[in-house]
Amino acid sequence: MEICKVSHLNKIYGGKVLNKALSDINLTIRKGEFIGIMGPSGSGKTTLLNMISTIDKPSSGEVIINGKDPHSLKRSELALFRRRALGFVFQDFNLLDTLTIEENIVLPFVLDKKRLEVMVRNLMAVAKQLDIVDILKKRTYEVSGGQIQRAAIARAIIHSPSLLLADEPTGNLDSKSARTVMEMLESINKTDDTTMMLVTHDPLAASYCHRVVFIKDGKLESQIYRGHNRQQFFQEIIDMLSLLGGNAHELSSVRAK
Ligand SMILES: Nc1ncnc2c1ncn2[C@@H]1O[C@H](COP(=O)(O)OP(=O)(O)OP(=O)(O)O)[C@@H](O)[C@H]1O
Repeated sequence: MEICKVSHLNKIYGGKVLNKALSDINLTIRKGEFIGIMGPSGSGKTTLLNMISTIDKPSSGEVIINGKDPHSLKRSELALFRRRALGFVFQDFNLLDTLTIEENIVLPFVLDKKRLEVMVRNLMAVAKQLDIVDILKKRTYEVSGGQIQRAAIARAIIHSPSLLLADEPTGNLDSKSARTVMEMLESINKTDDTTMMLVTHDPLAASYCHRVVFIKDGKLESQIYRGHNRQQFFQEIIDMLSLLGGNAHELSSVRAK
């Protein structure tokens, strides 16, 4: 089953000089797939994510999520669609520091006026899944970056979204926390069959995906699939990035474990 289908997608940014950020992108994401998007800086990764997450509109082409074109929805319908069908995880976490961790996590349910017992049941389930039960009453400034990101993931999955979108979720984490976050995303993908799309510069993070799609100059350049061996996939990702240019110099000290 297809969760997301992108067809002939183009994005041109206006201004003094027109900038074609995406050029005829075609991409299908199937139910339960964990897909990574990589490419050199400025290649169009965030632009693609923004078109799929409906943060921005395509210049032409189509995005279909769950059989619907979210870009054709009215503003009020779109807000509801985003809140129910999508989950977001960002590099800088985006949790509110005036709320406790648990208040942050249930926020989508509060906005949706869900019943208290549903909130509590789902809260405890995701908190256990992400190993953050002990910090639920704390605020963001009392816990570590890795814990905050796990709380952000809990918030992003509490409503069982059709598609979880993650933009550099390990970008602000040390390598140990990054690994834990990726292992948890992998586990959520496996146990809940949650469809995920990850935009990242980090080959280690990308090695947890089933498939990595590479973008260069706004075009889909190639894609590689993971076999059974994640370390081997990690090496293949590095080789592909070296071939594409851009990131190779950052990778000399990176090793998969
Ligand atoms: N709001 C905007 N207005 C004009 N040009 C933009 C805008 N956002 C992005 N661009 C341009 O579109 C192109 C693609 O940018 P995008 O941010 O999607 O790349 P990226 O692959 O995510 O880069 P990075 O890895 O550095 O985050 C770049 O040339 C960028 O300068």
